[in-house]
Amino acid sequence: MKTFTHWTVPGAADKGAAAAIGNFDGVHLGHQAVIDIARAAAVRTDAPLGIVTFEPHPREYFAPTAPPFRLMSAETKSHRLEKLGIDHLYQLPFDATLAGLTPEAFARDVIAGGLGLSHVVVGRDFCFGKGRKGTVQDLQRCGAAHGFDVTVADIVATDGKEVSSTNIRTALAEGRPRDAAAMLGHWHRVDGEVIHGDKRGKELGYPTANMSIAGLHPPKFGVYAVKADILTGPHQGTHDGAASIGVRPMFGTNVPNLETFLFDFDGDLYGEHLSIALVDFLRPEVRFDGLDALTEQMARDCREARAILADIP
Ligand SMILES: Cc1cc2nc3c(=O)[nH]c(=O)nc-3n(C[C@H](O)[C@H](O)[C@H](O)COP(=O)(O)O)c2cc1C
Ligand SMILES: Nc1ncnc2c1ncn2[C@@H]1O[C@H](COP(=O)(O)OP(=O)(O)O)[C@@H](O)[C@H]1O
Repeated sequence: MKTFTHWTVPGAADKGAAAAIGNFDGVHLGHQAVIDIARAAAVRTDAPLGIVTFEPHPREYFAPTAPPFRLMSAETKSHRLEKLGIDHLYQLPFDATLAGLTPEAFARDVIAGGLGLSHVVVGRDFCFGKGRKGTVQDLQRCGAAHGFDVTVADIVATDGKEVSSTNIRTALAEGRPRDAAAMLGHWHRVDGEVIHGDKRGKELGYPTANMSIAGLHPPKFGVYAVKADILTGPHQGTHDGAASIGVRPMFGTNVPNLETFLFDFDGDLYGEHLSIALVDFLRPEVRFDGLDALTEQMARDCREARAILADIP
């Protein structure tokens, strides 16, 4: 996958792609449907398959101090898109210039002139240009004027409910990871590097691989049954586990993180990349009356998690 970080693509050879446009936060089933339409157009016309997305996310640009809402980092999103077979990722820098383009200027100078796209695919609710004024009908008019085809994809629903990044965030915030997974088409995952913690886990008999969740939408704080993929280093593989997301009220920290105890594993994971899939929410975080009460509960959590995960491939 070739990544472009500007909206003028220099080489003529890289132009002509059929591309899906959007934020693609979570790369959920609705996004995958849009990408599949772009893929069919790319195959039909022997063009590269592209994704046009914005970085930072426009919401981060307009409200930099708002609480984190992203379902995945830019890096994780790019890995996921690469796995879907995308040829060209146009990661457009969302800045004052881009945000200030009228819908007409965005279509003319970015889609047609800068990126030279032959075909664009968007969801029915797509808005574009300054003040989000441009509708899909405007995009179709611009396409006719500037020489690119436009396909508008229907919104996908699961269980009668619209698939959207917002609905996925709500499911995660309410401790319903299985509902989030139904909309994503895969488990919600937190990816990242294992960092050092307070070195308490080993003492308690439950070493936990700690990961930052800074910049990400926090799922409901509490304990989860998880599938943990070790992606790098000598211990690569998948383990079931029990993970805690939150601020550890027992120990009074205030920076939320994700800590995973991997079952049937012993090894050094510092600096390695893990991908933690949230399968079930077991219980909220608690401030126990002493460490024995905590470790007894952790033993029960692990038993419960093992039983749940045994049925999941
Ligand atoms: C299955 C599991 C359940 C946990 N439950 C709680 C809890 O209810 N309250 C809490 O304060 N911390 C909880 N924790 C977090 C532990 O307190 C934390 O893993 C321990 O302090 C080790 O921290 P360290 O990795 O920074 O050394 C839990 C951790 C795991 C793996
Ligand atoms: N089964 C396991 N699950 C998670 N981490 C493990 C396991 N076995 C060994 N480790 C190692 O132990 C570290 C966690 O130990 P811990 O005492 O909690 O330290 P820290 O506070 O730095 O997280 C992990 O980062 C990993 O390198």
